[in-house]
Amino acid sequence: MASLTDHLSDLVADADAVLLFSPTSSFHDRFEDGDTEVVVVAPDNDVDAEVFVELPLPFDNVKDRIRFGIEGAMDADLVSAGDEVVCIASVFDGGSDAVIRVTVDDTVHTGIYDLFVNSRAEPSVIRDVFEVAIELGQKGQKGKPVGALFVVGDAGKVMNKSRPLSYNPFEKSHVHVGDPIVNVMLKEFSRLDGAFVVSDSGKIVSAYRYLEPGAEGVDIPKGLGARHMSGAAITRDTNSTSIVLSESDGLVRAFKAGELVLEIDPEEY
Ligand SMILES: Nc1ncnc2c1ncn2[C@@H]1O[C@H](COP(=O)(O)OP(=O)(O)OP(=O)(O)O)[C@@H](O)[C@H]1O
Ligand SMILES: [Mn+2]
Repeated sequence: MASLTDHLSDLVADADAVLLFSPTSSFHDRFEDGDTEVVVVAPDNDVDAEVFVELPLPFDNVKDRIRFGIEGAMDADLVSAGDEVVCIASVFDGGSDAVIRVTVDDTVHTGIYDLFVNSRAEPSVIRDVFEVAIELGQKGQKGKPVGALFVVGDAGKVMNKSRPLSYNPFEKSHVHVGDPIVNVMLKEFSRLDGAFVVSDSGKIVSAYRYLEPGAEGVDIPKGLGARHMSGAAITRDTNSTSIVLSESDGLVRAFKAGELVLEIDPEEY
């Protein structure tokens, strides 16, 4: 078994930080007196960790979980590019069963952590809308590229700063993003003009909205058109987050407080 133990010590050698993902108290206690920095990454700080990074969602996918943990730790200046971190996580249900070594680099830092944690809408709602946008970007609508604009959170104010382009197919319905049927509907309606408005809790308030925010002084990258400009500007006038899929370059972008906070190529996601 010597080679196994050797491999394990290689994995943890010279680590700059240890990230414990949702550890039990007793497991966390074992790290108390070590000399490597210990960061607990979990939905809640149940273990009273000194250094804690909130995981906005449990994330079944371990790679996503680790990516979010590292990005959250970067946002809190706990780790930075070039650091070697050791992540201890649970992949199956049996407690901390995995050790994963990661070299932190700037490409891990997409802005998505901030988007999930610091938006007014619930993190799961942001995730669900984000996933619809990514899927639409990957598959398009019947093979053709489509664009889409989702304005998430602070829906009352967003409705006040916009007007209908046509009848609202979601008028009397009580449907929520994340529901598979609804995701199909959103993709179907993405051919239509205007924006989707989604509430903090994920209710689809409207499709076909023409946004009329004040766009003066909104500074977004040159080359982006009216969809992106209105999507960005509405997040300055209201407490919403916009998630925009571009029909012309295929990228998914997010805007908060009038600024671009995330840019992702769906093909690479
Ligand atoms: N103020 C607005 N509110 C809601 N939707 C809008 C608004 N302005 C434009 N759109 C939508 O965006 C679509 C594309 O517009 P435009 O090409 O100017 O945007 P863009 O930022 O270049 O987006 P893309 O990269 O997808 O082309 C329009 O057909 C319309 O559906
Ligand atoms: Mn365009």
